[in-house]
Parts: sequence; structure tokens; C-alpha cells
Amino acid sequence: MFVPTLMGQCTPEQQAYWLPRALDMQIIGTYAQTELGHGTFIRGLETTATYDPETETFVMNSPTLTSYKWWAGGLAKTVNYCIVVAQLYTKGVCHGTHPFIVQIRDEETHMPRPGVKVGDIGPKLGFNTADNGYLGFDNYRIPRDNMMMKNAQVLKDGTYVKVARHGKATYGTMVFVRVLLVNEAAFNLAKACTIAVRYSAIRRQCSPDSEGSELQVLDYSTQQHKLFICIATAHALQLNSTWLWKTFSDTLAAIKQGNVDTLPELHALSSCLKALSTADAASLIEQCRHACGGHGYMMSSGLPYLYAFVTATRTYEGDYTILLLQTARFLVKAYEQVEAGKPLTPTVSYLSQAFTGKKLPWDSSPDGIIRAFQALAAGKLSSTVKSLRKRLESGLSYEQAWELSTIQLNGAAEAHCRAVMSQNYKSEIERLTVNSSPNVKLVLQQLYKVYLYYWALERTGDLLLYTSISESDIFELQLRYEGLLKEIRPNAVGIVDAFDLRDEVLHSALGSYDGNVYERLMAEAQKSPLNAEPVNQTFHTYLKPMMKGKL
Ligand SMILES: CCCCCCCCCC/C=C\CCCCCCCC(=O)SCCNC(=O)CCNC(=O)[C@H](O)C(C)(C)COP(=O)(O)OP(=O)(O)OC[C@H]1O[C@@H](n2cnc3c(N)ncnc32)[C@H](O)[C@@H]1OP(=O)(O)O
Ligand SMILES: Cc1cc2nc3c(=O)[nH]c(=O)nc-3n(C[C@H](O)[C@H](O)[C@H](O)COP(=O)(O)OP(=O)(O)OC[C@H]3O[C@@H](n4cnc5c(N)ncnc54)[C@H](O)[C@@H]3O)c2cc1C
Repeated sequence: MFVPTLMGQCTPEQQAYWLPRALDMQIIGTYAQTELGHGTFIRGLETTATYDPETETFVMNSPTLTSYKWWAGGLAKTVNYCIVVAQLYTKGVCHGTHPFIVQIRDEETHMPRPGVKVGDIGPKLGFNTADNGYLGFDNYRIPRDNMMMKNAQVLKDGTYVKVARHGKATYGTMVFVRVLLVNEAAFNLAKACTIAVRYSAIRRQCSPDSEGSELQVLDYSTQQHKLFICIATAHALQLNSTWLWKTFSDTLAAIKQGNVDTLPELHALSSCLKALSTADAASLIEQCRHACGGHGYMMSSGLPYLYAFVTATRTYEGDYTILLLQTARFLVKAYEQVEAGKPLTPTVSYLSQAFTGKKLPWDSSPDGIIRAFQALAAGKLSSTVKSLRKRLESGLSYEQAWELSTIQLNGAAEAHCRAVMSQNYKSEIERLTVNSSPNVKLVLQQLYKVYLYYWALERTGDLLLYTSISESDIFELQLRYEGLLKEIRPNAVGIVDAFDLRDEVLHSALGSYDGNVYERLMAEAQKSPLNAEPVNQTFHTYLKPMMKGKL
């Protein structure tokens, strides 16, 4: 995040100085925004940067324990510079949070600079190869030029000048990384399903009739139900990530031309897609582990590591709930635009036909299911706005009414995001397979249908509320879904092989291409330090005395 922030928040002159140093690794940096007391609520950060016109420096301070920076990757021992987000004070006025480039260690000795307190935050659920750190300041001075001045400036005399056209321009790096994280979720989920599907083709367990041989666990319908949604979701996330990247690039190009009109929609999209993709990837990676039984619990399966790594993405760069609520703000505004007969931006345009007051007629074709997801999102949004307004009528303030409605707001944002993802999944497959062979088209369409049927069956309660779906329609959809799993089964291993992930990347005894699962598990077990000697010294120190009653 250090380099993208230099790119996004510095003036051209600052970039010319800092970027070559960072890209050449003459300096190593991190992004220190979160504090012990605040991560989500950026406006509540407590670190201060107070401008002193006498010396043309900013004085950095950590006034409280909770103001200590906390979490930044590499901060503890690795980096010598960081971007510190701090409350800017000049001429006695606080201008809110701004980013600063701060040297924290000597470039030669690597000793912390006087006035800088830096250390490691300790062991975590995962990410233990990263030295996430804490950081505090005691009247630590940095040059005026170290304020990142693309979006706002402090002149030599202390005058504050706002440059950016959008109030949230300094949040740009977060939007960028959220966009990248959708791709990261797809990649890690693809790894997990490659491991679990390959292993399920090797693993045999139980024999339906006592005479016959044991079945590959991949032949069980329940195993297919666990795993094929993982493959389908990995594709859904990958295709949505490509689409989101294009949306991001287009918005960035427009902003460079001075047009910030599409930023709110990009923020709403990157927020909900980051939230849903990281949450889905984490829970489906855990599902892959379940699908591998006991061996999935081994570190050598690679799955615990993947889970620990990916579950963090649900939290960092904006917690799941918080980001869905950001999307919900955008949706409520879109609702009001529909009421006022104003035009809508592309990803919410479906709302303009959705508030008919009638249930959508159920249609089980893929297009019909996407329309149903849209109706569901619109229906949830409409009920949420009704709740919000009822609370306002009862005399509550907007903030109070909003807070009481946040469970519904999150539900509406999740439903909207699922509808957007499903629509993109379909249109991206159509776009990308124009020249593909019929077989490739067929397989990708099967996967995409698995995604639609799975989520329709997961949301039958909502579908009953907002569409005319009947009990027999649900029954028919369930049978269709189960039939689809059987159609995919013969190609399942080939489909995960097509992710083209090398053994070194999978790093799993269960998922290697050669399928030598048992040999690899045994070889990994031999690496345990406990296997280095036939009798461990703890036998003599503790066990034997205990057994002889001498403890
Ligand atoms: C080349 C580089 C390669 C990099 C590769 C990365 C790939 C991933 C690899 C992964 C592997 C390892 C890497 C690990 C890396 C770990 C990195 C982790 C880093 C971090 O976590 S950094 C800290 C991140 N922190 C957060 O995300 C905090 C979340 N909170 C917020 O974003 C905000 O506080 C907020 C919740 C959005 C609220 O902000 P605020 O209170 O200021 O605003 P309001 O809610 O009042 O809203 C006002 C108004 O502003 C709109 N808005 C808010 N944010 C934005 C935005 N970003 N852009 C545009 N508009 C925004 C909001 O919608 C409101 O609009 P409205 O009034 O409704 O019109
Ligand atoms: C592995 C890892 C790496 C990280 N790397 C960095 C880094 O490099 N740099 C950096 O600056 N930060 C980093 N972070 C910090 C990260 O960005 C924050 O942890 C994250 O933004 C969540 O903020 P928080 O911890 O304050 O959670 P909190 O906001 O305290 O969340 C706690 C709970 O409260 C809920 N909640 C909070 N506010 C509200 C609200 N308004 N409405 C409803 N519910 C609410 C949340 O949904 C959550 O369930 C990292 C974190 C992790 C785990």
C-alpha cells in the first residue's frame, strides 16, 4: 500500500523524489492508518500532525495509548518509512485526517529515530510471517514537504489549501486495494478448490453395497454440493474482478480529466464486492477443508494456512459490515432517485423497473433467476426504506433511524451485490466465450448455473416474499441443481486443473497434480521434529517419573 499511496497522494514533484527510492527498495515503507483505538472510523483517528511555521515542520504526536498506530504490515522490524494518517492542525484549526511520509528508522543503522516508539503487535491467527507493528510519536518533527500534497496543501506560512475535487480523495488507496482484493479472493479460492477436488478424486470411503469397491468421495452428491459451488464461485469472483478493474480504470481516467461523477458508484461497487468476495472466499475455503475430512486439518494440506490468510481479508481494508453499509448509503440514494424520476447509474438501473408493488413472475431460466435476484434486492431495499421512514416519522433523528435499520440495510446491500455479481458472471462468460469451443462454453455455463441455482435455493425465503415462486418451482429447481452436479462430476478434476496452479503455488500434500496424497502426507509427517529421535527427552523428564509415582 506504500507505493500505490505515493502514486495516488503525492504531487508530481513529490513522486519524482519518493517513487524511485521506493521502487528501487532504497527505502521500505508501509501504510499506518489504523490505531489501537480506531480502525473503521477514520475520522476518529487521534495521531496529530501540527504545523510549526517557524521551523516549517510538522510535529507528530500520539497523545493517548489508543492513538498508537497498530497493525501496519512490516512496521515492527522491516520498514524504515511509513505513510502515517494523522489529524492535521495548522493555525490552531484541525483539518481532518491527511497522509504524511514519515521516516521512522535511520537509513544506515536501522535504529528507531528519537521520538519514535515502534514494535511488534504479537502473534495473530495467520499472517505470522508479517511483522505487523505499533508506532507512537513524541514531538517527532518531519519536514513540511513530507505531507502528501496532491489533494491538500499546507503553505510555508501555515495556510491550508484544499485541492481535491472530491472530499474522500485521500481514501483512494483503500478503494484501489479493495478492487485488488476481489482478484485475491478468486485466486485463493481457486487454490482451495483445486486441493479439495483433486483430493476428493483420490480419497475413497464407504461402499454403497458391501460387495463393491469403495467410492471416490467426489462421487457423493453431498461432496459435489460442497465443492462445485466453490469452483463456480472462484470463476464468478475472477470474472467480477476483471470487470471491477475495468470500472476502476475508467473512473480513474475520468478523475484525471477532472470528472468525479462516477466515484460514488465505484466506491459502492468496490465496497460490496470486496465485502462479499472476501467473505464468500473465506467461508468456502473452510468448506473445502471440511470436504477433506481429517487430512484437511493438517497444515500440510495447505488449507488452514489459506483460511487464516483469507479470513483476514474480510476485516482489513474495511470490515465486511462497514463496507456493505457504505453500499447501502448509495442504494438508499438510488431509491430516492427512482421516486423523483431521475436517471440511475448503470449498476442500479434495474431498480427503475423494480418497484411495481407486485411480485415478479417466477422464471427459472438463468436470465429469470438474475431478474429474481434483482427483484429481491429491490424488495429488500424498499422494505428497508419503509422501516427507515417509519422510524423517522416516530421522531427519531436520521442517524438513529439509520442505525436501527442497519441489519436490513446490510441485507439489501448483500442482495444487490449478489445480483450484480450474477449479472456480471453471465455477461462476462458470454463476452469471453464468443470464440470458444462449444465444450468450453458448455462447462462454463454449467458452472454459472450452479452459482445461480445454489444461491436461489439458499434464498428461497426471500424469493417467496418477492417473486411468485411456488413450492413446486422450488422442488423442480432443487432437482435441476442436483442433476447439474452430476453433469459436472466427470469434468471436475479437469476444471480445477484448468486453473493451472503449480504444485509450488498450492503447497499442499492433498492437492498435488500427481495425486500421491498418502506418500506426501507421510513425507510431511517425517519432517516433524518429534520424529527426529526414537525417545523424546520429555519421557525421561516427566512421563517416566509420573508413571513411577515420583512426580
Ligand atoms: C501494486 C500494488 C499491489 C498490492 C497488492 C495487494 C493485493 C492484495 C494482496 C493481499 C496479500 C497481502 C497483503 C496484505 C495487505 C494488508 C493491507 C491491509 C491494509 C489496511 O487495512 S489499511 C486500513 C484500511 N482501513 C479501512 O478500510 C477503514 C474503513 N473505513 C472507511 O473506509 C471509512 O471510515 C468509512 C467507513 C468509509 C467512513 O468514512 P467517513 O466517516 O469519512 O465517511 P462517511 O461514512 O461519513 O461518508 C461520507 C461520504 O463519503 C463517501 N465515501 C466514503 N468513503 C469513500 C471512498 N473511499 N470513496 C468515495 N466516497 C467515499 C460515503 O459514501 C459518503 O457519501 P454520501 O454522503 O453518502 O454521498
Ligand atoms: C491482517 C491485518 C492486516 C492489517 N494491515 C493494516 C495495515 O497495513 N495498515 C493499517 O492501517 N491497518 C491495517 N489493518 C487494520 C484493518 O484495516 C482494520 O482492522 C479494519 O479496518 C477493521 O477496523 P477495526 O479493527 O477498527 O474494527 P472495528 O471497527 O473495531 O470493528 C469491530 C466490530 O464492530 C463493528 N462496527 C464498527 N463500527 C461499526 C458501525 N459504525 N456500525 C456497525 N458495526 C460497526 C464491525 O463490523 C466489527 O464487527 C490490518 C488488519 C489485519 C487483520
